[in-house]
Amino acid sequence: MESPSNQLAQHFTYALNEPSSTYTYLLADSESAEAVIIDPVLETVERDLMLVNQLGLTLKMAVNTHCHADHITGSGQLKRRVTGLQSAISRLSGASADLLLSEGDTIPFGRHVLTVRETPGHTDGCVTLVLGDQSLAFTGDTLLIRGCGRTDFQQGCAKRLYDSVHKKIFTLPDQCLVYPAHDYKGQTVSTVGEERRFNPRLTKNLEEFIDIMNNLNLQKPAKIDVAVPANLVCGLHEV
Ligand SMILES: N[C@@H](CCC(=O)N[C@@H](CSS)C(=O)NCC(=O)O)C(=O)O
Repeated sequence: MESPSNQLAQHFTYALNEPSSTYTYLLADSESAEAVIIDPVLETVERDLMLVNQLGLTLKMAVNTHCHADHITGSGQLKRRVTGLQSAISRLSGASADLLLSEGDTIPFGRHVLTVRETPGHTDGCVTLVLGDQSLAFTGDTLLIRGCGRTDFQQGCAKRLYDSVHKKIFTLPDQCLVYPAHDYKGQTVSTVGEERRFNPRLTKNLEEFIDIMNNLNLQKPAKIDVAVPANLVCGLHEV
């Protein structure tokens, strides 16, 4: 008897969008071919649809882990192209979508399910999506590999992010794979156990963490002024 994650593995893939270093994930049930896409990017919708068609998948849901500030989501364009596709984002994001997600909600696809964990801090509406057997977690911008999302805009709060990671992600099994929404060094996957031990920010105490986050001195994302309004309607903005 295969474990749920083995049955899923045949159709689990991810791909990078170069300018924003965003990872988009495509998950599918190998039996029913029902699929979910996580954090699609407008510029890579054609690429994603080609893969969906090549694999013979039925794309049911486009889930955004939060209202991104650095790129426009592909969920609006996907809805225009795929009959029956629904968009989703957290209720706390303040964005509109077909499905507004809250803590504990589930997103089923075939025999599988993603469970929503609210993980605010980078933004108010950030969520982490955990596969039913807790073998995989899609952490959005909450937990990055050896890093985390910035907390200096969009209702960001270092203390909330610290609490989210420690209470909602570091409580997952050590071997749970961590798939972030971005990586700026080309790293693709980590584990909860690795990040709990080696994440240079989140291994610190709260006070030290807040100090690190207050001194990142990052530039504002280049596309923030167009991306946020578009993402507040999940990519169904006027073009
Ligand atoms: N230069 C990029 C934006 C880079 C950035 O700010 N990344 C965010 C996630 S996207 S809002 C972040 O949280 N980074 C954390 C870090 O430690 O780098 C652009 O112009 O788009």
